Amino acid sequence: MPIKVPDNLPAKEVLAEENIFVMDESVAYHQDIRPLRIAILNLMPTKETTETQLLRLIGNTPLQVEAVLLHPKTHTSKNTSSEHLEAFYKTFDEVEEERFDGMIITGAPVEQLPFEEVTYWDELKTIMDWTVDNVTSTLHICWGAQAGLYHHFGIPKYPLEEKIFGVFPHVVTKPNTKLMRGFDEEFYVPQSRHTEVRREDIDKAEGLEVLSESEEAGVYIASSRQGKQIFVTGHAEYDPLTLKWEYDRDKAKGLRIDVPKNYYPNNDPTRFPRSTWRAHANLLFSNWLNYYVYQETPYDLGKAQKHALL
Ligand SMILES: CC(=O)SCCNC(=O)CCNC(=O)[C@H](O)C(C)(C)COP(=O)(O)OP(=O)(O)OC[C@H]1O[C@@H](n2cnc3c(N)ncnc32)[C@H](O)[C@@H]1OP(=O)(O)O
Ligand SMILES: N[C@@H](CCO)C(=O)O
Repeated sequence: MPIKVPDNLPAKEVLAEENIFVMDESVAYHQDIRPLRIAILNLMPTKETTETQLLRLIGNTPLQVEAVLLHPKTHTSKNTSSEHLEAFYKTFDEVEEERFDGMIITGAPVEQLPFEEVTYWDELKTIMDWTVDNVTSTLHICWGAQAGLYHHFGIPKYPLEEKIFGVFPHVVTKPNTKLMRGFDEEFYVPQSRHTEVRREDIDKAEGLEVLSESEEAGVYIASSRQGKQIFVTGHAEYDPLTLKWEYDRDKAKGLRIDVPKNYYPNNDPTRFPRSTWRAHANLLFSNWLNYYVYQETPYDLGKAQKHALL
């Protein structure tokens, strides 16, 4: 949350230089507060796990959040029960007349297919187009980020020779970006992908910039100029044991899979893994909710977002 200070306090300038968010009394006085409406388009097969991971992160701020769970209507889920979806989820046609302060579009294990072969691709394109005018800021994760970069900016994904699998050091490449406020110069993020997007394609695209990357794992976060669309290739939301679960799953299936990097002590999979990314995961989501959603969204959501950033 911003610090509210008297309008002319000298510390304001010093803190602003340090990238601390300071708000004038006069601005604070005029800020109205209401719960934020965040839609989560959950494309993961393991929906209950992902719900818990994302809600844990968006729940860790002083802001009240009303979460609306969505699943694609044009896809029949194999791994999540219809009872669960009926009880807790809506489909896009039920909310398309509504507006949201924020939206999260998750990953999905379909990255090795062309986008056009994904059963719900047409529906997802419709939803992604709708976000432009009806959501203040949309955060896309992993395959969701690849899909958003492809649909909105024509950026392709490329197959990797080896799955990027493990917890990798990342750096901030655009200092003083609000999304990366408070981040250490080097921080860790889980990555678990067979495909990648490339920095050279993002650099060529009008209106996009890379905010963070990793020498080994490539682009981590790209953003449209004012943060209306955020694309995150890694899985900051993963639980401490998610990579272990994926590793054990693939070993049990007899698939060729390396031990996830920088995860087990001494890279020894018989030992208990260590979580080294939790603090930055919380910071990423609270920065997004604060600076890109709460500070930007209109108090009256009914008045649409035609003005909004891109
Ligand atoms: C790159 C990223 O975004 S990473 C994020 C993805 N990560 C994960 O999903 C991790 C957790 N998932 C898993 O471990 C596995 O997918 C499992 C264990 C749940 C299921 O694995 P499998 O039995 O090998 O695959 P399965 O045949 O169930 O397909 C996996 C999913 O892809 C979906 N899928 C497969 N082909 C298509 C297609 N053409 N279009 C749309 N979805 C498809 C399946 O329907 C299923 O999703 P659903 O449960 O929502 O219906
Ligand atoms: N993180 C995913 C990658 C597959 O798209 C998994 O290992 O299941």
